Amino acid sequence: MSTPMSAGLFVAVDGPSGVGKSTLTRALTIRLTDDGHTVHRTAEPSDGPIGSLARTMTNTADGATLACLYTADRHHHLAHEIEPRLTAGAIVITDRYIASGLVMQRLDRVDPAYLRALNQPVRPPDLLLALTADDEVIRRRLTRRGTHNRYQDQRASSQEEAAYHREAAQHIAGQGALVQTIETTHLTTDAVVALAHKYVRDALTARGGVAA
Ligand SMILES: Nc1ncnc2c1ncn2[C@@H]1O[C@H](COP(=O)(O)OP(=O)(O)OP(=O)(O)O)[C@@H](O)[C@H]1O
Ligand SMILES: Cc1cn([C@H]2C[C@H](O)[C@@H](COP(=O)(O)O)O2)c(=O)[nH]c1=O
Repeated sequence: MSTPMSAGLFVAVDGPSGVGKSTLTRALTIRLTDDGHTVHRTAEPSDGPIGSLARTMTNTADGATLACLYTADRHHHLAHEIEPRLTAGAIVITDRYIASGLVMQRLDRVDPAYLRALNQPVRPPDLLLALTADDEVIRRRLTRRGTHNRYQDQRASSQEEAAYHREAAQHIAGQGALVQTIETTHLTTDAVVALAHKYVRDALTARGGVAA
């Protein structure tokens, strides 16, 4: 096995609620760790004080309040958890990041320009793995797993959420992130993980490091 590169790689996994973000994030962490990389798996809302507050308030607060809380959590998460790991050379994988901030509070009818402005100073990921799936497939996955939050409980259709995610991915690509879309409708979880694993290895190689 070759030596993993020393510079960190920041990977965000995002997409509509129930598409498979947490499943991929967990499995990808194991694959990359098995390759010999140091991998830090995290999520937003974070486990920090602002993230805990945001999670507690998600079902009760209005969109503007949540937009500010989630962005504050993102800044705190970056400064206290993500950046230190990247500086130490780890691969950091976060389940939800800027794209969720641009999409979820837009579903709460917060002005998208305001959401983009709020998130403008936030460091984009190096690689965004943007998961997609047909509406009906997402509905089945959510029904099988069970819903976690009001966005899923009140969800008439994920088509609006999916469209906002496509726009968010374009915006984040414009900020300099490499965006790889994984259309998961007809893929098993193993196939999704294999593709994501390839994209991370490609990103490591492109940065001049060595994919283990
Ligand atoms: N490629 C896939 N094929 C079939 N089922 C899948 C696939 N990926 C995930 N699932 C299943 O779909 C359900 C939702 O997955 P998961 O919890 O990872 O979604 P999520 O995007 O993290 O959801 P949330 O937005 O609520 O955090 C789970 O039961 C999971 O096992
Ligand atoms: C980052 C972020 C998250 N949210 C919301 C969306 C969900 O209700 C929860 C996360 O739930 P999960 O099942 O643990 O993925 O947080 C949000 O509204 N805005 C955001 O920016």
